[in-house]
Amino acid sequence: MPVVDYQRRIADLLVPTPVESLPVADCLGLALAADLTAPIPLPPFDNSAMDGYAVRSVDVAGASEQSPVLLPVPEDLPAGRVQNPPLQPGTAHRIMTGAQVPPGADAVVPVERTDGGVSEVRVRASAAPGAHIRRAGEDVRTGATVLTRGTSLTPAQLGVAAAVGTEKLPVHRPPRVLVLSTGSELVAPGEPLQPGQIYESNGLMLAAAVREAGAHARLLRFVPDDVNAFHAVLAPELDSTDLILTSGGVSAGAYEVVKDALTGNGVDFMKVAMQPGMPQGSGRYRGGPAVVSLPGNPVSAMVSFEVFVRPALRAAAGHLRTRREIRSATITEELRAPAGKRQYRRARFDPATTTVTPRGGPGSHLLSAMAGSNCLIEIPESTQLIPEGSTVDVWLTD
Ligand SMILES: Nc1nc2c(c(=O)[nH]1)N[C@H]1C(S)=C(S)[C@@H](COP(=O)(O)OP(=O)(O)OC[C@H]3O[C@@H](n4cnc5c(N)ncnc54)[C@H](O)[C@@H]3O)O[C@H]1N2
Ligand code: MOO
Repeated sequence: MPVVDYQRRIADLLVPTPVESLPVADCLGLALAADLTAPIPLPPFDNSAMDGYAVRSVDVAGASEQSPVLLPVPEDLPAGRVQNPPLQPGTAHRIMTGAQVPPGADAVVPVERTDGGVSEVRVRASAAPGAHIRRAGEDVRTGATVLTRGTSLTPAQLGVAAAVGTEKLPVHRPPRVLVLSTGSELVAPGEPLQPGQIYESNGLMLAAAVREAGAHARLLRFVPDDVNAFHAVLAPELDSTDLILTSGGVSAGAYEVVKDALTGNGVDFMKVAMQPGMPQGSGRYRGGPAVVSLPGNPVSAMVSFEVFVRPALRAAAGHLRTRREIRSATITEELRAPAGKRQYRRARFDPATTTVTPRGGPGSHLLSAMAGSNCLIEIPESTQLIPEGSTVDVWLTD
């Protein structure tokens, strides 16, 4: 099956998660489910950009260091004072940054351009009409769309939502992913390693990738290599799981608990024209949660996650941006690729020179090379040779 078809298959498996209303403070990184319009302008009122004096510009016209203008100061206007008294001609109100500009004033003179007087002030500079005044609605007008549906909410976006008075936002619930690791050769880091055993790393790595994609991950490591035990582990999890994500046990060998348990229970196994990541499984477990079974080789598992699972998870979670940023780069060495397969090679992209240098070979066990990479070079199915100096597409994964 071509990569694009399998991408669509996985995207179709993961349906959009429900929308819930959450306090703004809890929405970081979540996808906004509806446009947010501003019920008030920002700033909500004309206010001072400086600590200084609110004046009428005509009253300080011609003021300078040599010939200051002396004005009485009847009022102090700290930020937060409401219903500020109007400014009478020929006077100045002492005003703080963020305080409402009083009716009658049309400029603010910064305190540094005065003697800082409290009951009267010597103003040593003129001020153009509007000087140091931040106008109501300058940033956001009432009724304007402040945030659009599908936005992955950033700190500044939470800030603007709060600034227009929003208490709760409608967001998609992050998909709940159950990450399973199986394999009798696997040992927990921290335990002694016998010859023939390896440390479990895929489960932990995929759970981290799920979280990085904005979904919830629950990791069950060392699920027994026995079909009945496998089903028993899944049973209590089904109601609280949107996606079961496994790695390993999908190729042609014997002792493949994942394949044995899932075949006939709604999951199909197939070959995708991709390297790494050829053997894949997917479907719905007994008509319930989606299942994606990734190959066990660590690089195959991570690359398959990037190409198939991450975009589908982000789409299901309501994010408009589901893909990694793709850049064009000049490759610093020749690459060869298998015919008829889309290849993803781990590499380092240098933004300063827009060059990309492969890390490690094509082997899908070369995890440390992947850990040292920051991108994937995407090599189309039709390409078998990429000469040094060619332009390639890279997915920025970091
Ligand atoms: N006769 C064939 N053999 C293989 C084929 C094939 O088509 N015919 N495909 C190869 C390809 S390509 C891949 S990819 C792998 C996929 O293998 P499985 O998904 O069945 O995975 P395993 O055999 O269980 O493991 C592969 C490799 O990964 C290690 N592994 C597995 N789980 C973990 C884990 N949680 N943490 C760390 N490492 C893990 C495992 O020890 C193996 O070394 O099959 C090829 N073979
Ligand atoms: O398809 Mo496998 O992922 O090459 O090692």
